[in-house]
Amino acid sequence: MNPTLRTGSLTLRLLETGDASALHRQVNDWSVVRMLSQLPFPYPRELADAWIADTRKRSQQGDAYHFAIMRDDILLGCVGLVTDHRSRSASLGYWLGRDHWGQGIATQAAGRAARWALTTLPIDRVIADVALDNPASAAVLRRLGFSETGVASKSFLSRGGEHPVTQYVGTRDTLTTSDAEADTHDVAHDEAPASAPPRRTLLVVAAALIDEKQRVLLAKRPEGKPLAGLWEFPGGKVEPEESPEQALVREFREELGVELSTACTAPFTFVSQDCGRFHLLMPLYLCRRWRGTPMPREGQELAWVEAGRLDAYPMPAPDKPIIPLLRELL
Ligand SMILES: Nc1nc2c([nH]c(=O)n2[C@H]2C[C@H](O)[C@@H](COP(=O)(O)OP(=O)(O)OP(=O)(O)O)O2)c(=O)[nH]1
Repeated sequence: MNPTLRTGSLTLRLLETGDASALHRQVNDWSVVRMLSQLPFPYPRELADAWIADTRKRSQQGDAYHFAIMRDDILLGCVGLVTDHRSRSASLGYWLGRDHWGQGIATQAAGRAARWALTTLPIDRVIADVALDNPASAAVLRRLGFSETGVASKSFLSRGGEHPVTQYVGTRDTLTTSDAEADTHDVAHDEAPASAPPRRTLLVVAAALIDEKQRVLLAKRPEGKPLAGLWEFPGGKVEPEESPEQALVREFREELGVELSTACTAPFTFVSQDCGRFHLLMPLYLCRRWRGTPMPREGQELAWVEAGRLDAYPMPAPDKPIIPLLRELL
């Protein structure tokens, strides 16, 4: 896998051999290195070459992904994820050259990488730790929706000896889309600002397509959308001039290339839930007849799931009460 991720004016791409001198220039700075546990100071140039070669090997093996944070072809810093397959987690680390601090770059890059990992890698959690005397980095994690899990002690090569770190965890449910990233991904419009009273009701329609083997079609929310990586019933927002049924027909055509007829879609149940920044009202229809084969037209992953296995697919919280109803029906 050779992912390239974009967010705002930044591009995150895997480190390349040619990055060694730029990386060395930025990281061989006491103010940067003292916050990174595994780097010595001074940081010899040869270590940059060896480190990049190692990261390339590990990304081929699917163990770790270390991205260069690039803007206008200039390397600003790095963000990396090291996976632990056994605990289904990835540990997140990031640093920026001193000239690039204070501009929201770390939040944007770390958020993009963490959400990509939760969508793409076989993990359920992203973990991170931050030196106790690094409040700027802790603020980045909190802004992204990470929560504190405890304090531990960790050995820092650059400073010598053990130093206290605060540990954090983020999951698909807690990691929010940062404002900077929302600007570029058109995802902010379904969520009013937290302070805007009264909270608006968001009308979303969805349908459970059921095939002849009694399996239900689920779609994985793609990267860049809120709740990325969670499985949902296909559907989407009802536009102002549409009926819910018209919206359903449009969404299935756009997202899956499937033609539904309103005569074959039966109202089944609905969800009405406070989702924080909006109130979700989601009628769910059942549909056993349609035209065409569902295709992932928006890059989403699709799965036909037997009723008994629906629990194995993490879904947004409002969907959870629907699962027992479907199981009973099927
Ligand atoms: N389609 C769908 N949305 C769900 C489900 N459960 C749930 O909480 N939602 C929420 C997630 C989103 O906040 C909202 C759907 O918005 P969306 O952004 O996916 O809608 P859309 O397809 O119109 O997206 P877009 O074109 O505006 O990007 O409803 C579900 O099972 N299906």
